[in-house]
Amino acid sequence: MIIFIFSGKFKLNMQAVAFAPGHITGFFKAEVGPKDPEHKGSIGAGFCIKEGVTTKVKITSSDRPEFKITVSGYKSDNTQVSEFVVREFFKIVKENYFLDIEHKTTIPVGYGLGSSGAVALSLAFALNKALGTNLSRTKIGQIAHNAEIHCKTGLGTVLSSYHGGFEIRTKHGAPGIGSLQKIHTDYSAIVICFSPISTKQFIKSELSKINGLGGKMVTRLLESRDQMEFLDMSLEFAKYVHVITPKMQQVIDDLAHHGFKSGVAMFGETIFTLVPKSKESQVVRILEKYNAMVIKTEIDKSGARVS
Ligand SMILES: Nc1ncnc2c1ncn2[C@@H]1O[C@H](COP(=O)(O)OP(=O)(O)O)[C@@H](O)[C@H]1O
Ligand SMILES: CC(C)(COP(=O)(O)O)[C@@H](O)C(=O)O
Repeated sequence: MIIFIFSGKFKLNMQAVAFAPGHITGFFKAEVGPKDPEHKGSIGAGFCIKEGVTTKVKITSSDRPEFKITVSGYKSDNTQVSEFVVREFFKIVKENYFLDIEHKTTIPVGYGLGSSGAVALSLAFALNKALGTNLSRTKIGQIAHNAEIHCKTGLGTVLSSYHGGFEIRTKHGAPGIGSLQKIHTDYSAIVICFSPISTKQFIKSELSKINGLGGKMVTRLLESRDQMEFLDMSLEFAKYVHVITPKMQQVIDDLAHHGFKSGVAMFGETIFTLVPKSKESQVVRILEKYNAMVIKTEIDKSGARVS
């Protein structure tokens, strides 16, 4: 049963659930020059996965703006991205509510699978529905994008997770400003995660050193639109940004020995491959012997949505 409360100009729904897919970036070029967060972002290429973050929001009245965030599934060291989104919605509604927020995540945090972007987007969609703020999809996407930019946890992830699919990001910025082209795909993604890398640390210290190659790769991929070439480029990009550890190299060589190309997820000690369904179990068997998390998933083609 849905209970509605009429409060001021907003029609509260009390409770809402939204999902946003995780996302893997194979290579990118950061665009952090513009002053306003909506115009910051990245171009690059990657794809959304069916694993991601589901966020449930329950609203009750309160005498001051309050919230509680609980996380189930893979845990996070902090909730700053969610807090940013909550603050933005409190500015819009003005009345006082207690927000009970629950993030359920099926992607590990910090491995380049876009958990921060998926947290921000799923929460923004759920809050908009539950609070009845009736924002446009674009505006919801922009709040989530700004959260990522503010917290330095991502640049182009929200734009990609918002749209879904396998994408080439051709213009940087938040949803409504940035743009992308989708490539049709039937591949499954198999991912192996060793250790996390903080996107914030990378953006703060390394970004200025790595901005030459990603833009050229976008141009090349727009011509070929070939997902196997995308994997080659991702590997080339990872070498260029010096993120390949000996463990990762071992997996890359092992997969290559069996005839599979691989890419590196920005930013994590994470290798992924794209294979037809018929090859999934062979690849999983190859990766199982490593003492690491293996995720077998498909491409999410729909993007962020209210459930
Ligand atoms: N389940 C979650 N609940 C709350 N915040 C989360 C969750 N998952 C990720 N985050 C936010 O995202 C940050 C990690 O972002 P980042 O280093 O970019 O990792 P990833 O590569 O997984 O996106 C965390 O420090 C936290 O602020
Ligand atoms: C690569 C990254 C800057 C971070 O991605 P993640 O670590 O998954 O949050 C991404 O947002 C992008 O712009 O492509």
